[in-house]
Amino acid sequence: MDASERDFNLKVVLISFKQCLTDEGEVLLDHYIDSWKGLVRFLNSLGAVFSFISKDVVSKLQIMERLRNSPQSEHYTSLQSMVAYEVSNKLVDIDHRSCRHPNSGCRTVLRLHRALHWLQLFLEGLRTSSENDRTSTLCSDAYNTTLAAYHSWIVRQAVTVAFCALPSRKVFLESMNVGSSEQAVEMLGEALPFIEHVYDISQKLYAEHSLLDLP
Ligand SMILES: CCCCCCCC/C=C\CCCCCCCC(=O)N[C@@H](COP(=O)(O)O)[C@H](O)/C=C/CCCCCCCCCCCCC
Repeated sequence: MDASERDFNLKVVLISFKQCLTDEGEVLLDHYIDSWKGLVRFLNSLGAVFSFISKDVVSKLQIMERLRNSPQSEHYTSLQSMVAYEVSNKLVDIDHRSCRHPNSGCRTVLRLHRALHWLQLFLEGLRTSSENDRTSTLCSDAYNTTLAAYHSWIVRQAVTVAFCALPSRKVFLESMNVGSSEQAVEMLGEALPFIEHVYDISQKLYAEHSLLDLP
């Protein structure tokens, strides 16, 4: 195990959502992308059965990194500047019948934003569950309340199969690499408010610009 693997733990990843937010309530995209990269790393450690999920997230992160490295990068420093730029320059498919901007930043972040809601509910479920609760049930309850409505039948089936491969609650909490299951639960209580804050600000911003249903 090298130093980076030893130092990697889910607390670092979850707390990193705190850095996404400025005092003025802006969501910084570089930190947002980095937080997601940490989550993908954790997902990959759970096994190959989740690789179709991490591939999808990675492809969305690549779109965002391309925008951050493009000549328009200054407009992609925060979620707020991205929304202002893409909306005012008609770079998003507000009209549901058109699909002219499948790689817009707004559409791409919307998919991650919905997944952040799943993460929030799943972590809250994990935090408040008891020893004998099943991780797969917690995970699929959170999925059915959030992402499932946006996924095709085939994706929902694949996801359901993948959930069955999740380890037990105890093993899962210990795999976070933050100590005992009790310490992991405590850490979730510390980190969840940062994720909730990022989610709430993004949700409000997208709702104000009618961007919550981008095709
Ligand atoms: C203490 C526990 C911490 C858990 C940390 C887990 C790490 C989580 C990492 C990633 C979470 C999943 C992110 C899923 C993003 C899905 C984005 C999406 O909705 N994509 C669909 C729509 O995209 P477009 O086609 O419109 O471009 C795409 O069709 C779907 C692709 C398949 C993947 C969808 C799977 C979603 C499952 C969420 C549960 C993940 C289970 C992880 C188990 C811990």
